[in-house]
Amino acid sequence: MSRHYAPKYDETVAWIRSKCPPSLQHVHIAVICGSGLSGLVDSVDKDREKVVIPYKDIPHFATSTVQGHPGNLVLAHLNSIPTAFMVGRFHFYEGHDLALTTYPVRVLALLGVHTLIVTNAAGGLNEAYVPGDVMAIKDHISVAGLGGRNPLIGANEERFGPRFPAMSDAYDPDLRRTFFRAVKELGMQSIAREGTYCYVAGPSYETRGEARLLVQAGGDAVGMSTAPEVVAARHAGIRVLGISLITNRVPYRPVPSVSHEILGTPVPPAEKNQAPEQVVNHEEVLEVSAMRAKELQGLVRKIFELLPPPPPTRSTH
Ligand SMILES: O=P(O)(O)O[C@@H]1C[C@H](O)[C@@H](CO)O1
Ligand code: HPA
Repeated sequence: MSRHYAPKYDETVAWIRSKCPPSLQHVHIAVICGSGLSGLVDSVDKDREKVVIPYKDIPHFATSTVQGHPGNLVLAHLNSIPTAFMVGRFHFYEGHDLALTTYPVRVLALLGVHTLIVTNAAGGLNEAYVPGDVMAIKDHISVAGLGGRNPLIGANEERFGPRFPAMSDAYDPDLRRTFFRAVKELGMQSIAREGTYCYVAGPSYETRGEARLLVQAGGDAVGMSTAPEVVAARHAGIRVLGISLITNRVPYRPVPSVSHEILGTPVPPAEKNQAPEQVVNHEEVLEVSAMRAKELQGLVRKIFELLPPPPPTRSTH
């Protein structure tokens, strides 16, 4: 055990276990519900035990402040697998530091989680994407991480993982195959995508110039969560499936100039015949999440039915 061992994780885990029946004391899979996606929890087995714990009651947890993130930890069975749902998540932009934002992921690891399904609402950068598309994340670009905001900064917690964990294989290919098998069985091919998620700190949405930078870097979608949770999960040896619901198109063409209108100079060639792009807002994000809620519930349930066998048990749990 590391000399930086922090006993609060164990306090949280013991407290959560004290609220659970024996069948939910160890959970195997966790689902983090993105903006407006809390309905994913409705896919749990109805005839089994279910424990709902508000984050505000859980020792050492932060509380959710964002609309569309109710703020409950739900422990239940899905396809008979003991599962934890984070119904609502924490974001860095709410003012929590990244260690607190990702604290639940480590608690989930200690509760026995070996597989994390992390979902989010995201803006589409890829020209081909339309609102309502569902993207399996194959890679991420953490802009905030590159800028020095990584949840693992500080003393390494050896009990979870190594000082320098690899992230080049962060999104498990077998779980992605499972995602696409589920998509195929449900006939959802026309809305399914596979791409790279860009993490920005938020809470302001991107300027057009920032969005163009992300497109040029190879980003397909952009959002304000997920990457820190994935870094913490991979550090703890948890395998990850990431799913983005594309809720809006991100405006990224150059901002239209106005100088020619006043000065009578030519319209810049790049701006000729440019279709107007819509400004994004959180209400639109929640609307599209609500529109796809039922399909995503079905997709998550199908993924659970098709999941590959769990990875070998880790010694920390
Ligand atoms: O929690 P997620 O990443 O799903 O929420 C997205 C990002 C911001 O929190 C919010 C912006 O509309 O939605
Ligand atoms: N940008 C960043 N985060 C988001 C967006 C977006 O366009 N849509 C939903 N979350």
